[in-house]
Amino acid sequence: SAHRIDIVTIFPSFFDVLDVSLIGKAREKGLLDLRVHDLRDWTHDRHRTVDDTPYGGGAGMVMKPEPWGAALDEILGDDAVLVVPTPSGEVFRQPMARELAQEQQLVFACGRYEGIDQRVIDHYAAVGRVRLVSIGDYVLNGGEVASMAMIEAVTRLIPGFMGNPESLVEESHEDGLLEYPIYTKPAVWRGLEVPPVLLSGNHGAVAAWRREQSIERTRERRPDLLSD
Ligand SMILES: COC(=O)c1ccnc(N)c1
Repeated sequence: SAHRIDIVTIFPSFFDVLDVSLIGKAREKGLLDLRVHDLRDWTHDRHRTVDDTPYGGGAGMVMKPEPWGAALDEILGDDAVLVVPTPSGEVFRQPMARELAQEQQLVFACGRYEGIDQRVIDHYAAVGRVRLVSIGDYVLNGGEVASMAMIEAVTRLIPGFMGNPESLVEESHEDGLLEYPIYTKPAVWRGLEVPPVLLSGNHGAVAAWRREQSIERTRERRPDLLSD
C-alpha cells in the first residue's frame, strides 16, 4: 500500500512544488499518497482565526488548539506518526529519515515559530505517536521549510521511489561518513585532472581510495561523526 504523507499548514500553496520532480512522479505511480491541508478549513469564524495571544503574556501569537484538534482528529490514522517541526525537538538525521520511511502514515503539523498550544502535543502524545523534530540549531518562521526537507529526505528512501536504489548506498551519512569526491568527463578540466586511480579500471583500488577519501574528508570537516 502506498505510503501516506499529510501536511497541515496555513500556507498550503507553499507545497505546490511537491507536484513536480521525483515526488510528483512517485505520486503518479501510486507509490506516495501526499495530501496538503489548509488548517483554516477547520475554523468556523468569519475570519478563519487560527491564533491568539499567549497566556502569561509575551510577544507573538500562539496557534489555537481547537482547529488543530479538529484537523488532526480527521487526518490521523490509527498508526500515523505526528511529526511536529520545532527548534526544540530532537535533531533530524539520516537514521530518523530511515525510521520515518518505514511508517505507513506521516502527518506534518506546520506551526509558526511562536508555536502551537502545548495541549495539542500533549493530547496526541497521549493517544498516539508524536515526534518533535528540529532540522538544526537555527530558527525559522514556520514548520513548512523543515517539513519539506524531512519529506524529501524520507520519500527518497521509500522502496521503489528512486530509480536506482544502488545510488542510496554510497551516500553521505549512509555509512556514518561523508561521501568521497566524485568526477565525470572530461578527464582534464581547466588543467585539473581526475585522480588516476579512478581511470585505472582496478575496482579494488578504487573502492580503497574512496574509503580513504571518505575517512579523510570526515576527519577534516566533521570530526564529530568519527567519535560516535
Ligand atoms: C517553526 O519551526 C522552526 O522554526 C523550526 C522547525 C524545525 N527545525 C528548526 N531548526 C526550526
